[in-house]
Amino acid sequence: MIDIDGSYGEGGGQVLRTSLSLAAITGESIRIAGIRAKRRRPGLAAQHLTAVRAAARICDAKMQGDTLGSMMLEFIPGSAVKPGQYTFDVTEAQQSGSAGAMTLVLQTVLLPLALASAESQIILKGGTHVPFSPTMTYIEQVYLPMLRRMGVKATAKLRAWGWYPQGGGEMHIKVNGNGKINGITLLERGNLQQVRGLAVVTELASHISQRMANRAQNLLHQAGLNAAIQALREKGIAPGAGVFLTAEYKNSLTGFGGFGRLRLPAEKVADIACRQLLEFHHTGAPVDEHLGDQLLLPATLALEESQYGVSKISTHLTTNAAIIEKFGLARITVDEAKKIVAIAPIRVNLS
Ligand SMILES: Nc1ncnc2c1ncn2[C@@H]1O[C@H](COP(=O)(O)OP(=O)(O)OP(=O)(O)O)[C@@H](O)[C@H]1O
Repeated sequence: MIDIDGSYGEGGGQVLRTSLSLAAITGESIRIAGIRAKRRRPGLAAQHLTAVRAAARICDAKMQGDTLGSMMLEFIPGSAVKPGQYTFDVTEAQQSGSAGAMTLVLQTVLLPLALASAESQIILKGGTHVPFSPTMTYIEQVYLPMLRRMGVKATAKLRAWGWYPQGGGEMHIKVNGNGKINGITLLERGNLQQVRGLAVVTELASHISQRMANRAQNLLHQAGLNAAIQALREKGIAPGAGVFLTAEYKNSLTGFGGFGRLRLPAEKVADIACRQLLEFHHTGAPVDEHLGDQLLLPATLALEESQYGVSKISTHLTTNAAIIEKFGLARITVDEAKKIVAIAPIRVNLS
């Protein structure tokens, strides 16, 4: 049994999700105390409980503490990870509905299923574009393509947009099994090829998406970037708006978004997304702050060492590194001055 302190470092949901992924992959039992202790409403929220149940389903885990608000979880895997067809729906954890980020549920089970013995198909229902989490657009255009370069083959289709607070989005994922993960070396990002963007509304007038698209296009052109922004009116159960930008560099990818809200002019939504992208662009770094913490897990499970430069060393990154090291699966070195992360996997027999 590995004991995890859920309040360590960032003390949020990621400590839980990384522990669940590694428990499923290694077959090790875990006990996590102080789950999300540093959050305003600590314990398992709908998104986290959905991730807990999803991880349990793929490896037949027995559990204690798997209830909303729980700050303690015991998770005892009962089998090797089983490939198959799964549906994970955040409303099963919270019947009143939730925009819990299903992308984070996906990240919990993706690598376990990628390493399993056959293909899996996953349907996820809930939030697809939620602040403070990777959007589904980021998953499709940044995270999965970067994982593909490491040998993890998975594709995603967005069927309905799910915004905060109503959720109601849906995405379909196919994960090839039998994955062998390669290390990644990413110290130079190369030249910018282009910026692709989506200016999206659901259940709102299409002139809003057009205004967001025009503003983003103008700002990026003024900054000298080659950008193509598409205005879209899409399917979703509630009104929502956002601008999602993906920058393609020769060797790397990154993505940023801005979310609409009541009384925020469409142009401001575009400004938020563009400002983040331009800030990142000027750092010259190959990997953004968020991908920086998200690449640690695949790099740990890889056959070779990895090394990459990031725009910022976040507490998410250092916390995730400490949790991974607790499982004894990698030696992770973070050079704060050079902003370079190195991961040396320690090969153990994975279940
Ligand atoms: N704009 C973004 N783009 C891509 N990824 C993001 C973005 N914002 C946050 N993330 C990622 O989402 C994850 C959030 O982890 P965190 O521990 O904060 O968990 P949480 O479960 O969402 O929430 P809580 O903080 O409420 O516990 C991190 O991996 C972080 O890199």
